[in-house]
Amino acid sequence: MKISGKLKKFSSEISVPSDKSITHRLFIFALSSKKESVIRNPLLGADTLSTLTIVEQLGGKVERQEKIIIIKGKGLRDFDEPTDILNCGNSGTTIRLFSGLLASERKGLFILTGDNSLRNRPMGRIIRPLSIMGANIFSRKNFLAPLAIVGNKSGLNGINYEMPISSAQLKSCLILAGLKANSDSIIVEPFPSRDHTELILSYLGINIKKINNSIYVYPSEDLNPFDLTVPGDPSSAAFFVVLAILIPGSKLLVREVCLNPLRIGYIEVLKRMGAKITLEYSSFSPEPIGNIFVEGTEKLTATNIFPEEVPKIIDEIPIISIAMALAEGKSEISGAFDLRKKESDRINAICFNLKNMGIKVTEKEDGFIVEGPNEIRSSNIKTFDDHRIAMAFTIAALLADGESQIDNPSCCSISFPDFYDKLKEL
Ligand SMILES: O=C(O)C1=C[C@@H](OP(=O)(O)O)[C@@H](O)[C@H](O)C1
Ligand SMILES: C=C(OP(=O)(O)O)C(=O)O
Repeated sequence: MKISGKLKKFSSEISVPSDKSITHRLFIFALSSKKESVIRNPLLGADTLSTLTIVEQLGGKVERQEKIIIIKGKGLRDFDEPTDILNCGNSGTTIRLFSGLLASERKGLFILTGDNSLRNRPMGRIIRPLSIMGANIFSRKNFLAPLAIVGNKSGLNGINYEMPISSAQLKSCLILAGLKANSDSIIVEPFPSRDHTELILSYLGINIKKINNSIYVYPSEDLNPFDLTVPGDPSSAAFFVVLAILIPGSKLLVREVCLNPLRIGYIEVLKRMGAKITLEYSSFSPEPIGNIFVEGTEKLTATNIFPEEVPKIIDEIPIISIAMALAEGKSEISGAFDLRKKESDRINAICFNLKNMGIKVTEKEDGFIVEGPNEIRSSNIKTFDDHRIAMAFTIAALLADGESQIDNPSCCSISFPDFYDKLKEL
């Protein structure tokens, strides 16, 4: 696909697709209740559809209406043994959260796998603690999927575990396993990561406590059913927010987005760089929601990102790198090694595409350094079949000096199926 550069200033009001992380969790929580739950405005992207299919394979009864999914679940235990493998597609969240939920089953065989990218992502981070809890969980060599889980008839023990990395997927995997364990668990994360699992479970009446970086989980009964609306995805909003900031004179309003503080770290980063962004909160339960208002900025200045900030911006680093390319001075990101373990090696993918666009960038093992300001040159964008790389560099291409090409724009369907239509709305 071709992308023209030199996009002119715009003034627009948009909504973005619903939040991917929250949709995954609501589908899984609905399965964990025996009654009927209603999920309004879920994201129906490729990743969350993988989760929904697995919910059905495990015995959830799913009714699809326009913009609404109704699920009559199975309760927290005794899922149907699936008659086939559970295909998690491209989705790390799906495989890691279901592993926690299924490792604590008392019977059944569950095989979890995914596409080529997912089969190369690290699963040792979940296999090690789940095995300590007593799970029968097996993998290919080097802790790679497919994973095979065989129910443990005596159930799992709780765990007191210091996570070696900040990861909301690992934390959520252990919380789900802990809810079905025979004793209490304490899970400690180095720096806070997104907390949708804790917030929504607590809203549903589950006894789960968070004190500093420790999460206390207690054995639980089936979840209560719910009727919840999924807000807009701040990670999807980030592409449009950065685009508006980088074109002086532009104005953009993004409506009804999840404003959970652990998801909008990128807004703090951009403000530090001099961006004009205002948040207008409209509701708070179970997640803060509101509008984001952005104005184009004449001049941005460089900023540094340290390890403790990384979990709050983990999915936005590709788009933040574009803002850094146009900012004045040297920006450095450190402590982001885990970015190499996403749908692609995102550190390498970012540096490869920035260089191709004529931007001064130095790759480091755990991040990169960008020296700006740069003029963006049109180029052949390589997506590495990674949705966030595709969207971040489409934004860069819109700001470039001429026409660019992108190799696989369709990978955006993982999290933002109508990304290119939304761009046209501007
Ligand atoms: O829990 C989640 O919904 C997610 C957690 C993050 O992954 P990690 O837990 O691997 O950091 C993030 O990158 C991913 O897009 C979604
Ligand atoms: C890393 C991502 O998702 P997942 O880990 O669920 O594949 C993402 O959406 O950027």
